[in-house]
Amino acid sequence: MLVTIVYDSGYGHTARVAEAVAEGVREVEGTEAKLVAVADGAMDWNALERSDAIIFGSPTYNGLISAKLKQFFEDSTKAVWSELKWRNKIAAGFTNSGAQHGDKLNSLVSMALFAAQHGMIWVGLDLMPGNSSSTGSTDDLNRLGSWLGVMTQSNVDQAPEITRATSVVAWPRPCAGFNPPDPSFPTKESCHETALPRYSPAWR
Ligand SMILES: Cc1cc2nc3c(=O)[nH]c(=O)nc-3n(C[C@H](O)[C@H](O)[C@H](O)COP(=O)(O)O)c2cc1C
Repeated sequence: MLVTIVYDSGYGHTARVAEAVAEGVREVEGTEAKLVAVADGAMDWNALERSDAIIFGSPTYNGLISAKLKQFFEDSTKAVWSELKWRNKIAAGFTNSGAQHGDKLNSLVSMALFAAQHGMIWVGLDLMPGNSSSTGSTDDLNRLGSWLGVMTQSNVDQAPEITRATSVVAWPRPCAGFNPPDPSFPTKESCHETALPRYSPAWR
């Protein structure tokens, strides 16, 4: 199985989500994950055609997918669409933004519509909503309560490196004990409540 993750990330945060999605894909035995950043320009169309599934990812900018992903959808896939070369491939999507809500749904809807127009089969999340009861927490899986695709949030004043450190390490309370297994994690001084992980290593 080949799963290609086609994403954009202006400032690196969504790229971290893309990497986490790839990690999740690779955990499935016999499945290869290929990460493709649309900004890199060169697109391996053969690999996309060979893919069993294509997962789209974008930051939400102004309540929309990024211009670069839109440009890829609009300009680059015309030839693929005209022959419905991606028909019956599995499709899914993720989006990251600064606000908890941030109008992320609009980005996922755009991706799902694009997939539908290509005859692809869109797959949403089979997760219960997190952080939606009196016992819930901001560490819960699917804490933003999305089903159409993965929604994630990253603080606008923090670098993607923090996102990385908190995404791949399963820390329920990263700042309480401050015992970072990842040396790239920031200093204790910069480890405060706003650095709580908004990403989970288990988005599947
Ligand atoms: C031009 C622009 C528009 C943005 N619009 C939104 C928005 O509509 N909703 C939101 O929650 N965050 C918005 N943000 C914040 C980004 O979604 C957030 O910083 C995100 O992590 C950026 O991802 P990236 O590092 O992959 O580019 C916007 C940021 C920029 C630069």
